Amino acid sequence: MSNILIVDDEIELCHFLNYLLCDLGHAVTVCTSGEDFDRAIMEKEFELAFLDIRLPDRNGLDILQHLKQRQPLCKVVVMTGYGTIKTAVSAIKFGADDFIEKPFDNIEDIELLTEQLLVKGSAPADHEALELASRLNCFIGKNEEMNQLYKLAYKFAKKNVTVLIEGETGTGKEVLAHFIHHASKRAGSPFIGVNCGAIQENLLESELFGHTKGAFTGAAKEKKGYFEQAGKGTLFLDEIGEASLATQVKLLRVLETGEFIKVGGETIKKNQARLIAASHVNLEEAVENGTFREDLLYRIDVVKLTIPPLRKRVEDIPQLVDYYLKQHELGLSFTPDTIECLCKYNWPGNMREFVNMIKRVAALAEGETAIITPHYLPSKLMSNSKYLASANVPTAVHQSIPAIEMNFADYLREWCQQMIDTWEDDDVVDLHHVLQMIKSMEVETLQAIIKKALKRTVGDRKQAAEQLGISLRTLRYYLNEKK
Ligand SMILES: Nc1ncnc2c1ncn2[C@@H]1O[C@H](COP(=O)(O)OP(=O)(O)OP(=O)(O)O)[C@@H](O)[C@H]1O
Repeated sequence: MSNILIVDDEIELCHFLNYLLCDLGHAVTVCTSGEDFDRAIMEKEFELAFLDIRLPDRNGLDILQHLKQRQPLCKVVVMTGYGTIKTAVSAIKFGADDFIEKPFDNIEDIELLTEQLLVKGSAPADHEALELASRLNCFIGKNEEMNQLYKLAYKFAKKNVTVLIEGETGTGKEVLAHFIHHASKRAGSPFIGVNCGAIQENLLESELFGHTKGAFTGAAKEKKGYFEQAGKGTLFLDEIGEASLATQVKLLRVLETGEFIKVGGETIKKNQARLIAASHVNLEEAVENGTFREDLLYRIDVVKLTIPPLRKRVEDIPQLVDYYLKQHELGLSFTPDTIECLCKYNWPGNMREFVNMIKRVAALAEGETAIITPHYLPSKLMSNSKYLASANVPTAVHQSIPAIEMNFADYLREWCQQMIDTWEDDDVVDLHHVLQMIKSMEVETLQAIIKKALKRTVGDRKQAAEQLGISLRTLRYYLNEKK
């Protein structure tokens, strides 16, 4: 038998929970106001509490904090309605173990949650979240913020709410969106990802909502849009901050009405997909700057999850290296000084840059060594390190010095000289090596030209892509910003 506290001003609900929990053999104390609550926690120690977030005489979050301070071992489940779902996020951040939505539609869920919290000491969601992440090859590590983030995401995945994911480029927003999809009841339905910045304005409406046959010149047959393709699954709107204002209006309309019409069509279709939006720019700032609609932000920011950048979780880097090497069966081992270089670097491209770095290192070391020393790292990772000056650099590393670190013209000169040396060498030429040089020159040249364009446009990727006559997606691809 455990002592359970119920705090809610809805008498009917209190009666119902009281009956249910007493029936399970527990001793229940019911409080219908903040005042009752103050008295109850002075008189008794509780193992579990069900708290309503909205009480007439007291803020539910204050009650939660007060309870956690006085009785830190007491597990807490907050009870929310749709209008208070944002408060549920704060409640979990303030230490609530889980939340349930009112009205309750599954009594068994409450019984199960009660048992899990009282017997096992943690909400079922917590260990299930970590298990699912591991099944999906999604690295979380030991960082507390990342752990909380994934546990929180798991708890909200099952609810039918829109999620907004923020985080710097490459932090893993799409990876997290996949995780939410798999943790949700929609896992058996499609997951459709759309890069909002990459949709061409004139194709926008038909891309999103589809079109009927003959709706416009070139519409030879009927086509499903992203909303319809997602069906009862998840529609992931990546880089929503880059959507044009016209796109934003169209998205807002679907979110407000839950309906859309195909271009050229007449039938109103219901949107059944769950929306997850992601942005690498802070959307509140974008609203202030006038580039993002406030009403759209209000609609998508029901549950906001912010992924910390890799530089804020360097304690996880050694484990991340091991994880990645094992996962890809690379059979390499990084020396402690190499790991030190990785921990000192600030990783502006976050997880994506990290993965690319390991792939590059593995390619360089192939056939040469299984022990990775700092010399195998890109020079930018060693810029503050004693290793850069060392003369004892393996051949493969020398030949791949990236252009970013030097003037591009110097890079070209060095590349030509190396190619001439190879040509004039009397030995048999290693053709594989020559091909590698050509490929690396192609990549470095494309990146150098794009970076020059980005300088001209002061970092505006869309404008740079237009100037270069390529799509934004292609530009990002060349910059290694997308898989
Ligand atoms: N938690 C993770 N576990 C394992 N790999 C990850 C994780 N997060 C990110 N990655 C790696 O980083 C790459 C980039 O991740 P993702 O595309 O999700 O980033 P993003 O934040 O959506 O990027 P962008 O801002 O450019 O849209 C992935 O392809 C994957 O290789």
